Amino acid sequence: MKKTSFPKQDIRVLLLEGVSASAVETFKAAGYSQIEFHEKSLPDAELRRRIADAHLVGIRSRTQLDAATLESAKRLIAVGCFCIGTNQVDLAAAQGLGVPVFNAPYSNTRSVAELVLAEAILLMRRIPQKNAQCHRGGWSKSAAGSYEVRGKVLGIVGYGHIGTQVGLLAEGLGMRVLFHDVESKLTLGNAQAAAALDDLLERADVVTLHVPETPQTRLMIGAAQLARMRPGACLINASRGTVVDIDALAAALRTGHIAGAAIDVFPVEPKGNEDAFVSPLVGMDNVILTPHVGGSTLEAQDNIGIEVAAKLVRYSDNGSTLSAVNFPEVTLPEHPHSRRLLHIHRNTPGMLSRINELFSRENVNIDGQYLQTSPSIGYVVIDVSTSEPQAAALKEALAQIPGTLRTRVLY
Ligand SMILES: NC(=O)C1=CN([C@@H]2O[C@H](COP(=O)(O)OP(=O)(O)OC[C@H]3O[C@@H](n4cnc5c(N)ncnc54)[C@H](O)[C@@H]3O)[C@@H](O)[C@H]2O)C=CC1
Ligand SMILES: O=C(O)C(=O)COP(=O)(O)O
Repeated sequence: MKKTSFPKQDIRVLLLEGVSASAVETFKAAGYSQIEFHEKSLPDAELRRRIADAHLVGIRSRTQLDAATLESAKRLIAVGCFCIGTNQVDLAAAQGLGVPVFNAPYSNTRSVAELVLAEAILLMRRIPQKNAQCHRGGWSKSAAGSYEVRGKVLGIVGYGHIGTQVGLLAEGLGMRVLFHDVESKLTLGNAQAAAALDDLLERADVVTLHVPETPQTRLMIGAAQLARMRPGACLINASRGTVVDIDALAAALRTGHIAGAAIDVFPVEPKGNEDAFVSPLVGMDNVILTPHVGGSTLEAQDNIGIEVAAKLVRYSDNGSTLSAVNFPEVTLPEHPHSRRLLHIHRNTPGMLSRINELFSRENVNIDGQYLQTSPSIGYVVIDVSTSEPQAAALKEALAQIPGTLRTRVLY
């Protein structure tokens, strides 16, 4: 790996929300030494203070990086979400600032799928209420209302990475799988696509939600959808708290129309383990409540730590945006004798010719170049044969091109 122009020991890494130690190890192994680690998310004012000097920031699902916070992070190079969801980051604002955002799209899917499957079994057996009764000294040995999952219908809303794994595991237990997705999906195993969400709700014994947080999924399960579910059916939500109208769910659980629920994510979640958890579902025996731990296994966290830290290191060291969620994907092999410049710009006509004119005017040979664009921005990595001082001068000249968002000399 080449020596970077901006010394690695000056790059500040801010890691929040107790990301795995494997992330810290990955940064250290890559030569980064300024690593600030926090066990939990920070209050807004402190977040703005800490992020002001940070070059690389790592968060999980709790930390909100809105446009104002991102704008206050003047040195920010890239953001890593050490999780799947990226709804907590204003991705468009980050893009407009020339900041790529990375995540770990697969590392915790199995953990969520296993938890969901276990919950489906526990709910169908009415174990949450029996467990609560026993803890209170009660004893109600009865088969009433208890069912095997074998032969029952599992309705999966959002048939993506997690939804498909849940479906395959459920089939292994003999469940019949029905799914609903907005995209047309390859069906795995013996799963069947439902005609529509309502169709799934009307047929499933257990409904499990695996959609991302978007304007379309906000409150997609409200009073009307709960009413469509079969009497005595169960609901599992390990996606995002905004997807379910939690008051409507509490009401449906009280009437018994919904027999049980397992909820891992909430519209409002505590910032840290010291803060109180408040929810209309607290105290209901037929509800499994978990503190957003669907993806919290040691295996998943360890893998996520390595995966996301490696993506941040790769971007910082060689400019690769491969698998960024809000950025054109660019990766260029190293040219052994070249210097590398990065240019992030608004996607306007003639930008590449203006960039290349500059190099031809200065009589600098381009050894390699890779441009990718999204509708609003372009990202070009340029390897050139030039001296260190000339590379610095070229960077300044590139920065003057109208529409430039960011420019860096990497090495
Ligand atoms: N509880 C936890 O700890 C965890 C929660 N999650 C949540 O689970 C979500 C899903 O994760 P993945 O399966 O990896 O995502 P994914 O992107 O692979 O799958 C999501 C699926 O939902 C579908 N979808 C989107 N909008 C929809 C709509 N309005 N109606 C129906 N389907 C819709 C998509 O087409 C896609 O197939 C994440 O976005 C995250 O919010 C993820 C990991 C851990
Ligand atoms: O991966 C996700 O999207 C999750 O919801 C897990 O979030 P966490 O890292 O546990 O805060």
